[in-house]
Amino acid sequence: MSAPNDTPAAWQGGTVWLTGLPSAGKTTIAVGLAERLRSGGHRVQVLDGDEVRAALSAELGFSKEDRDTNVRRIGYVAGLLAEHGVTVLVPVIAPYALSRAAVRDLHAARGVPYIEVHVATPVEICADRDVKSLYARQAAGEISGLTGADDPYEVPVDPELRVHTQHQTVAESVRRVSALLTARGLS
Ligand SMILES: Nc1ncnc2c1ncn2[C@@H]1O[C@H](COP(=O)(O)OS(=O)(=O)O)[C@@H](OP(=O)(O)O)[C@H]1O
Ligand SMILES: Nc1ncnc2c1ncn2[C@@H]1O[C@H](COP(=O)(O)OP(=O)(O)O)[C@@H](O)[C@H]1O
Repeated sequence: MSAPNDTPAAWQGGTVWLTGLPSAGKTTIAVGLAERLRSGGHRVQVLDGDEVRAALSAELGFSKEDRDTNVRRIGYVAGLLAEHGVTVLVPVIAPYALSRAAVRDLHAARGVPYIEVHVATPVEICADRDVKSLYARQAAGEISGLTGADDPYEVPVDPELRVHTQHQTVAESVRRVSALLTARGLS
């Protein structure tokens, strides 16, 4: 891959993992941030949970073990891309601390920047937004094992950033993550 002519030859790549409950705002922030970074000349890849599951992890469900495998696979791909100058945005729940730590360690071992953003929207707000009607379906007994409802979410203890979307516009949330990337030399 070569950089566009009017941009620096090699941006520093890195992975930004947006972890949080369903409907927290992970995808919305990733898409807004991707647009902003691309307009600044960065090469950006969004590894969206649903899309990557279909392509890489179609056989996996939502057990602890399957989520762990899913997160580690995505982390591996993100690390490869980031190593080659891509800014990788990962809006994936990643509910378990251990698998998040494994992804962080993998990046550290490769010397690739890694930023964890906790999209810390409270479950009541997420359930109210319910973008994909998952909370309603869980409440109606149609599905079970929904993160934040009847499945665990281990809150990140020490993320690089916590975003409280219930108090912000989408643009504000995107700006906060973007500011962190700038502070870390990634944009
Ligand atoms: N039981 C259950 N729990 C959580 N999420 C569910 C479930 N069933 C389907 N979905 C949909 O799948 C998306 C989550 O996939 P992820 O790959 O991000 O999850 S994980 O990190 O492997 O836990 C998630 O996407 P987001 O809403 O964008 O987070 C859901 O749309
Ligand atoms: N500050 C904010 N940041 C991100 N999303 C927000 C914010 N405020 C409201 N929202 C809304 O919350 C919803 C989040 O949905 P989505 O991004 O698909 O969540 P997730 O990917 O975490 O499941 C969208 O409808 C979005 O417009």
